[in-house]
Amino acid sequence: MRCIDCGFETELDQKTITCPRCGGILEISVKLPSTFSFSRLRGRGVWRYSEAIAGNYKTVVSINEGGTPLIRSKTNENVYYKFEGANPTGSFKDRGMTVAISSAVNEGYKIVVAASTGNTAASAAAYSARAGLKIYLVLPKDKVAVGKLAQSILYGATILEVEGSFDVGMKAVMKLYREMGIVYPLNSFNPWRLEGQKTIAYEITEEIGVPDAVVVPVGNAGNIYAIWKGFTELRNAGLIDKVPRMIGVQAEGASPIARAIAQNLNTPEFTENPETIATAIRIGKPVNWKKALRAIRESQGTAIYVSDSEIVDAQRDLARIEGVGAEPASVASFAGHRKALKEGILSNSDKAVLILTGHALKDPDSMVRSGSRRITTNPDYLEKIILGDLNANS
Ligand SMILES: Cc1ncc(COP(=O)(O)O)c(C=O)c1O
Ligand SMILES: N[C@@H](CCOP(=O)(O)O)C(=O)O
Repeated sequence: MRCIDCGFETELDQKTITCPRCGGILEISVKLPSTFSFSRLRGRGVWRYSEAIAGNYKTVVSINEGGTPLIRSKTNENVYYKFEGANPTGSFKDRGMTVAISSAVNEGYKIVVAASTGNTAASAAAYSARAGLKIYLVLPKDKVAVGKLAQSILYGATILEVEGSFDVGMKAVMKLYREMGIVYPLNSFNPWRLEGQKTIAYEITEEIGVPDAVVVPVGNAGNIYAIWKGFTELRNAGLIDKVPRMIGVQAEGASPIARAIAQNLNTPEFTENPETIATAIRIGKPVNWKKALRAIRESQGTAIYVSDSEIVDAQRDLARIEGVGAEPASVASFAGHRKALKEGILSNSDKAVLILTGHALKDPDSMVRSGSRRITTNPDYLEKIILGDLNANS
């Protein structure tokens, strides 16, 4: 393990989550065993890649996460959607949570905590329930999509709502973890969680080989790094010959990373009051910003932002053209891919995987807002309506 802030190096230890010297963010370096080969792997989902996941897991807390569909686009055969909405709680967080909660259990923790815009909360609550752990969730009051809040309630979490953005809760959770050692943190500053999320790269590689680009919505910025880490491990082991360009997509009102890339800054200018309809990525100070900048720059990728209206259009078009329903933050990858094509960052011949991070059902309000033709009618008039439409269209 190595601290990305002060460079301190320490042996792998599942109790270690932040740097023992400076409290900074740690990364876990993994060298795949020389015997690693896709053809030898058994099972499906995250734990299919257990040889690549750092740490020891006597007990594995799993709800069969991962193994999500890679859907080929109907309109461009070089484009694929990695549909993370098919995970047990409907987002990619489950991949990380199975590893983080398994670590917590193996290390003897009884209490876990997470700050969240909603998906981490839902996932953490489900895995804690399965593991029999007590969970506290710190949520931005009135800013969590109703589907996610309902999930956290269903799984029995204690919900602590705070005024302000997600960043306020994130800071409080980091402080709590540093000052009160008995509480295990489940956010993505926990490097063990990212060991699970990196399996997105392993699954893509196993199914279609290495793409030219992977387009990822960015909020707290752990996932883009985790996916890059997975590809980098495979490249270092000689199993693939390149790492795809990592293209991060943020919402315009919460885009410190995209702006840092555009302005070639080493440190982003953080957003005090992030705002976007994509509540899952309404984050002004991503905790993993250093890791994300590294993944983007080392892969010759980039980061861009999209407006809320581009997100709304993307959600509707993805659903109505491809038949795939994803929540607003999730379709930032679709909107970002469109923009990247328009701006010449990518071309139609680039093989691109767009990560659809969360299911449309997470945010029912956004689906209803997308608008549809709804007619209140007498049941006897159905034929009349259809014939009327046929006449109008002929
Ligand atoms: C649906 C969804 N998409 C994207 C993200 C961004 O992921 P990350 O925080 O790893 O950048 C999140 C959470 O942050 C999310 O819930
Ligand atoms: N969108 C996230 C924000 C927290 O991210 P994390 O990956 O650090 O847990 C959420 O769903 O809460």
